[in-house]
Amino acid sequence: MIVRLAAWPCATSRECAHDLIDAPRCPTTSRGEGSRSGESDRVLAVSRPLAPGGARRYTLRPAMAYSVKEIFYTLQGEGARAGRPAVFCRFAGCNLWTGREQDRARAVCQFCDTDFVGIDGVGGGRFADADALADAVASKWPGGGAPYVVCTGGEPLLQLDAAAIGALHARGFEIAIETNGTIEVPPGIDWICVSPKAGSELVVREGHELKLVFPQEGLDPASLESLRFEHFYLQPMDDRTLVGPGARSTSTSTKRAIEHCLAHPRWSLSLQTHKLLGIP
Ligand SMILES: Nc1nc2[nH]cc(C(=O)O)c2c(=O)[nH]1
Ligand code: SF4
Ligand SMILES: [Mg+2]
Repeated sequence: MIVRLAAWPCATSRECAHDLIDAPRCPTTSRGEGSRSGESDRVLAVSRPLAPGGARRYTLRPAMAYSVKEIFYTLQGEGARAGRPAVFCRFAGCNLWTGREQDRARAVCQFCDTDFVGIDGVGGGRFADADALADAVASKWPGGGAPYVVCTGGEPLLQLDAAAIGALHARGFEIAIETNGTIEVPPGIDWICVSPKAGSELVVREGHELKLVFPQEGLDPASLESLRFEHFYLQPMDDRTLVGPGARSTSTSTKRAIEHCLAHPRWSLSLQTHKLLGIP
């Protein structure tokens, strides 16, 4: 096995959450030398802040595991496949926010509604290898139907690699991802949902569905309409700002998304139906 050292360029930045997960790239900036194309180049070392005198120190770790916040079985709540039973595998860590509230105001992405820090959720943990991860996912599927896993996060592409994709396929799963689109998608993913974030570089410019959390200052839906996606969705930002009294009230974001879809029919509305239904 080739041992590579991962030296994240940002290793001295106090804003980066290097201790939150093992990852080939810095989970905050997405920069790093490690690649995860397979067993042979797994990252065995993680850079640490510069030692006194300026020499970079490395800490040896065992072969990289997958850090997963939670694994649960529910209905896909969003987008074109809303209503479909799915195992959700929520990977820990994101490259656009540390996940710490004290960092939110200076993060690239500031409206996150998800706790993706750590491995302490239901079904979460640190899985030593791809088979252990895929076994944990498969254990949630009730049997029958078409096994479907949605890899989300955080940013799943910080960790989801060829080995994990192969292990999930070997167990009969169709694999979907919910990604922020800043990291190239490895081959083999069956359903790609990209949710672009203002202020980040969009590198994934084709896929199955584009799901824009709306509105986002500095990200005009029109600027995305030429990308190669089968579906274009606006999903109202979860601003929890209720307009008017009672359960039938509609948030400002939802009203604006409805108006935008009606005026620009290229876009359809995606609601977070799991939140409306009170399911995970
Ligand atoms: N039911 C359900 N559907 C979802 N679709 C995307 C989700 C996500 O958090 O990425 C999500 C989620 O957390 N729950
Ligand atoms: S919304 Fe997505 S991109 Fe933004 S911080 Fe949360 S997981 Fe990361
Ligand atoms: Mg969610």
